[in-house]
Amino acid sequence: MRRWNGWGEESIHATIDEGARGFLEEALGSGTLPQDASLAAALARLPASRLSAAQLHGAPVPLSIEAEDRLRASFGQSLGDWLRLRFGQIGPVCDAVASPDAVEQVRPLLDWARQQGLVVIPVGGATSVVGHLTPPAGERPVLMLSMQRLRRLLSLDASSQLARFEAGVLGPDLEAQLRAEGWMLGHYPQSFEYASLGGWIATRSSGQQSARYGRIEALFAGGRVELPTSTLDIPTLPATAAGPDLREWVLGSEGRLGVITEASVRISRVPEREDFVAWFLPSWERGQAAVQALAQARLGLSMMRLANATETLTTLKLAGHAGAIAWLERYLALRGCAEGKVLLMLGFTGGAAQVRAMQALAKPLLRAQGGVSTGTLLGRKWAAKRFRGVYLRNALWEAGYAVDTMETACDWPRVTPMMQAMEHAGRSALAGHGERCHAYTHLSHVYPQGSSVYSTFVFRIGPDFDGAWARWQSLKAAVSEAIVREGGTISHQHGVGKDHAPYLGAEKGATGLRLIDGLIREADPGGLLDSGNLRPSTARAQP
Ligand SMILES: Cc1cc2nc3c(=O)[nH]c(=O)nc-3n(C[C@H](O)[C@H](O)[C@H](O)COP(=O)(O)OP(=O)(O)OC[C@H]3O[C@@H](n4cnc5c(N)ncnc54)[C@H](O)[C@@H]3O)c2cc1C
Repeated sequence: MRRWNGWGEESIHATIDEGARGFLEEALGSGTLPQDASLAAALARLPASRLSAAQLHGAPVPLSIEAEDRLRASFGQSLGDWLRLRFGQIGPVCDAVASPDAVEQVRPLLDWARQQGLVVIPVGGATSVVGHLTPPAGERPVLMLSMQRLRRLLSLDASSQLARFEAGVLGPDLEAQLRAEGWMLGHYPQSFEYASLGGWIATRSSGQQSARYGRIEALFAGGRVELPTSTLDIPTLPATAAGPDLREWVLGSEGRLGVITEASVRISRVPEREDFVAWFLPSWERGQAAVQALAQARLGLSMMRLANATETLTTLKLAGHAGAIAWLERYLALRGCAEGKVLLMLGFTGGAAQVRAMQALAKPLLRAQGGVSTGTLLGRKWAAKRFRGVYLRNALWEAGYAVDTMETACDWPRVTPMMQAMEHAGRSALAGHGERCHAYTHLSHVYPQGSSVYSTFVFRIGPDFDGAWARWQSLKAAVSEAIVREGGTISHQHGVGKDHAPYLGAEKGATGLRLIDGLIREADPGGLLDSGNLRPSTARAQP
């Protein structure tokens, strides 16, 4: 069973040992776990559904108004979502949940919802971290359209390397259905275990190995989108010069233009060999020079993930195994990677000869920056636990600490100033509350032109909701403002949702926002999908 107020399966528990706890206490002070609300208490706070009995009976697809279904569909995984659930300060929830089990049911459902004056929000895996699933406040009842039952592989064209899926399929299920036929997609966001194909497309997701397989915009080949009043079919073509690409309108549309019901994706053969290798470099500057050189040499690595010195230290401290880590650090110090060292995880994927050649070409570039390889052991451990690290969020909460992440991308000259500005903004925001903030950063998607910059902020939750909420809001605002000031995008991979919507204009400009608004108005003249994601919710006249 999936946790209702945290990450992942209830049966999977992450722990932090005494050493890690001491490290956090030294950095932040001792954490105190606030009293979690029980599920029963949270459910008791839900307002009644505003849908009438006549509406419930008249819907073309069965609707659930069960409190737990409504609760689970109305929350993602942002820290704001966690705070509301953990403290039992539930706030807005949807009025009903529809879970169609055939894509053909989506069209009549939307037509019916439009006639009833509802707001509809599509839900994939509910892993959003930017407030996508919070229902808008207002008079109109909100229906969550859950895609969870729409998960079939519809067709596989081996000669074109294309597979078509119902868009609600979750990462592991999608990969399993492809692997059964000897194929794979290779899209592995850290939320892979719960995120859906439609959600990836709607939020412009990026996977850990996007350097090889491409971000979702490169993988999404075409599909079907049910707009509020019509259907958009986008054919699969290897390339086209026929005007603007309609796929680009759907990518990042965050449920505002329509419901993606089917998607064709570009698939690959399962590679012969895959090695993840950990290197250490003496300093941030040399680590950044190494990843920049690797990206610009276009060697075709599947992954480059460079942690700064604080993230490297934190990773080593939270890993447990203090004896083995002490031995590793002595060895690294002898080889020139002492205090200030940074960890670089590299992915080499492909044919055996290709992997060998990439490694041979990468080695001199890494050595030129003082890089020290520790072989494949750490890389194998990372690969085995690549989707387990997220559970640490639960363990940190239980130790009394909240975790939030903020991410952007920018051109190379801005990368280091961006990292410094984001971390500084987080620390200053918490200092305003008399608290410390443990901030650290990695570059996880490295391009010849620049990089994503992904910062993590750990701080004490505090004893009550108001205080914790104020800490989070200050942090979010300060770091978002720093991102905008330093010339980064408000999101490289998490999307805009409601949390980042105020900062979208800095990137798109007034003309860009007008074009986006015009597109939304054209697709959705009656505001059926007026969730407030991407662009503020507007109380539009009903047809
Ligand atoms: C621990 C953690 C790690 C993460 N790591 C990554 C990462 O590495 N890379 C990354 O890119 N993201 C990451 N994310 C963010 C999140 O997983 C992605 O944004 C993901 O793409 C959301 O997919 P979902 O199916 O969960 O969508 P949901 O959360 O259900 O919905 C997100 C938005 O998409 C819309 N939507 C969903 N399905 C459809 C559909 N079929 N049609 C139209 N609109 C739809 C929703 O209306 C909503 O606006 C992470 C999140 C968490 C919690």
